[in-house]
Amino acid sequence: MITMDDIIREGNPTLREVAKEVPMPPTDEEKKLGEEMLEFLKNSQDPVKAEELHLRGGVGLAAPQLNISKRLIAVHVPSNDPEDETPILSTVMFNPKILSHSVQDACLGEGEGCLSVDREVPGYVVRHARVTVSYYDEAGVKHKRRLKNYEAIVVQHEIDHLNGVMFYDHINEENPFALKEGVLVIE
Ligand SMILES: O=CN(O)CCNC(=O)c1cccc(Cl)c1Cl
Ligand code: NI
Repeated sequence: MITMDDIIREGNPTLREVAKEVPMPPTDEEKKLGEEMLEFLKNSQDPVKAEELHLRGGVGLAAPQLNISKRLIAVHVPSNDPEDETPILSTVMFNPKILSHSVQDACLGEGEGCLSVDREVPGYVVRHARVTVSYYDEAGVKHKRRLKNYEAIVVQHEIDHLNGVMFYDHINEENPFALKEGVLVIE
């Protein structure tokens, strides 16, 4: 089972590498890794398990954060409605790729955090408001999906990890809360 001890932190060069494509279909080992990444996210969002396992909460995870430089991410974005058990997006993506994106940009009003970054980095992380992504599932089946709002932001954060990009690379150094005209702020 994945715990915080398995997650590498800033300074580890793997976080700045461009990860390698996963040949399709994924091997049993790669499929197991994807499942363990998704399980980690669910555990991290479960108050009892997170406490027990000392997990920081996460809605996404990328294989490079486990020092595995492969293009594999997991996302588990719960519904905004606490009554609704069905997550907005819960999946493992092999070789995810942004095929197209909106002209409009967006950012989370509360900024972003990262399990590989043991510090707060305040500021707006400006990303695409909407993206169309392709990816392969653990059976090697190709999917194409349009994403918007929070889930679009999370998937971009994860794909960034596959390209050696950290969320704070997007923050305006001069004025971390500067916003251009038309940028959607997601609360
Ligand atoms: O790469 C994944 N992590 O570092 C897991 C921890 N961060 C988050 O869950 C997180 C938090 C806020 C905004 C975004 Cl977009 C994300 Cl992704
Ligand atoms: Ni991260």
